[in-house]
Order: sequence, then structure tokens, then C-alpha cells
Amino acid sequence: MLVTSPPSPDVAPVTLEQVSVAIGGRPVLRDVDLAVRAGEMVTLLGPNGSGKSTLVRAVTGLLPHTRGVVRLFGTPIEEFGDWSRLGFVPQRSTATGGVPATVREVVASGRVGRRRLLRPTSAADRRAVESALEVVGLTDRASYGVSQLSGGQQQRVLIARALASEPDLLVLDEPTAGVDLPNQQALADALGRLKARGATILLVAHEIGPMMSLVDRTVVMRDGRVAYDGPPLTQEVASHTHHDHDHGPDHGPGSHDHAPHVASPFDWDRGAH
Ligand SMILES: Nc1ncnc2c1ncn2[C@@H]1O[C@H](COP(=O)(O)OP(=O)(O)OP(=O)(O)O)[C@@H](O)[C@H]1O
Repeated sequence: MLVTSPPSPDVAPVTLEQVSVAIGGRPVLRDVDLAVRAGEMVTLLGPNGSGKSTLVRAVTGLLPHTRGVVRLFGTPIEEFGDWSRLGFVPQRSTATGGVPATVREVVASGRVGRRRLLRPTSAADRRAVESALEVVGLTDRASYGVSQLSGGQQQRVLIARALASEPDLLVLDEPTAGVDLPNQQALADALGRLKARGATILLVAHEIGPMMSLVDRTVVMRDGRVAYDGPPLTQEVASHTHHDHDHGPDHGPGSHDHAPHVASPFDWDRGAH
């Protein structure tokens, strides 16, 4: 039976308890414990191949986990049915290639879960779509076919679609890859507005950039495990995070220019992406 959980500020929107995922028999996530609390913005950092996308795919129900429990709003994901509460922006490589829809149509598809069956779009739907288009700077491209846009613009369409759905939980997998600084700032503003409304945000990123001031917590993945879970880290400091389950840095947030609390940086395969 599918369960619809009533909204509750006390229930963590995302919980992973000892979650493992194997792909083709190979362990990719190992014994991950993670809770993202209501209203929090958590960034997931880590080198290429460390399991970040696998984790968000397990959280969004796209990939089954092999062990442990994944809960969304307190409900085991296998029983969860309230998918309109969740927005997801996938990594660009899996985005909209070849979709013969206009930009506005794709963004409006984000409202489908919010609408009652067979009801026409409401003024609120239209406002949410236009506002999301404006936030990502694509108002003047709204009637273009998505396939006419550049890769970076297609990514912004997916971000606008997720924003239009006004989700309680927004999961974004590297939304700023290939997005220029003004648009990163626009995205940060949009996420800030969403967060101010109480939304919970889980963000995989290589570059946090203008979103840094919104971040409540950083989780660093390494070899499919949580290597760090604590106060916000910049990408640069995270790349030096070394110890497994190192809860809390020696230096608090705001002291990122100090030498990190590690013996040596681990190999950071930037070029392989
Ligand atoms: N569909 C798949 N088939 C086989 N192996 C996979 C698949 N998806 C992921 N993997 C492997 O799982 C591991 C973790 O990949 P994942 O994409 O989760 O890492 P990531 O931290 O998101 O990396 P990136 O920063 O490059 O996106 C990698 O070794 C990857 O090769």
C-alpha cells in the first residue's frame, strides 16, 4: 500500500540507515547513514566516482538499494507514494536529449504532481511556471524547443521544472555544471527562496559558488562511504577531508582558509568527468 505522510516538521525528509547499493555486483555505496532534516540544505561533495549520484538515485527511488533502509518523510521508500513532494534535477548527461517539447511545456510538467486530475492549469500553476522561467533566465526562450538549446540551457530548464513544482524536498545533482556565474547566482536566489519557505534541499555539487551562504551542512563521500558529515565545507577543504566518519571539522565554518585537519589530500580525479 502506498502511504501519504502528513507534513511534519519533526520528520526528517531523508534518512538512510546502513544503506548499501551494488551495481553489477560491485558495491558502490557502503553502509551509508545520513539524515537530512526538515528545512536543511545539505551539500554532497566528493571525488568523481565516490557515489554521490548513486546516493541521490537511491534517495529518489531510481535505483534500488541492496541493504539498509531509505526513508522519505519517515516512510520506507518502497511504501512512499507522495512523490509530488519531491523535486529532482538529474545530472545533465541524463537530461532532455531529443525531447520534442518547448521549454515552457517541460517546466509546466513540473506542476503535474501538484494538479488535481483532469483539472486545467490554474493561475497559480501559470505563475509558478513563469516565475521559474524567470529565475533561470529563460523567459525569452520559453517557446523554443528544448532540443534547440545548449546543454547549459537545458540544465536550466530542468532546474526550472523542479522549482515550478514547489517541492518540499529538492534533490539536485550537479545543477551548476556548465552554468555561468550570473545563472549560478540566480539559482542560489531561487534555492534561497525555496529554503525560506521551509523546503529541504540535497545538492550534489563540484562547485558550491554563490550557494555557499545557504548551506547548513556538508557530507563528503569517498569510496561509497560517508567520509565527513558536519559544518559546511568548501570544495577545496572537502577535497582534503581524509578520515572516515570524521564528525565535525577542527575548524568551524568560516575558517576555510586555514589548513584543513588532514595529513594529506587524497587523489582528486578532476579530469575524469
Ligand atoms: N550504471 C552504472 N553501471 C556501472 N557502474 C556504475 C553505474 N553507475 C555508477 N557506477 C559506478 O559507481 C561508482 C559511483 O558512481 P557515481 O556516479 O555515484 O559517483 P559520483 O560521486 O556521482 O561521481 P561524479 O562526480 O563523477 O558524478 C563509480 O565507480 C561508477 O563507475
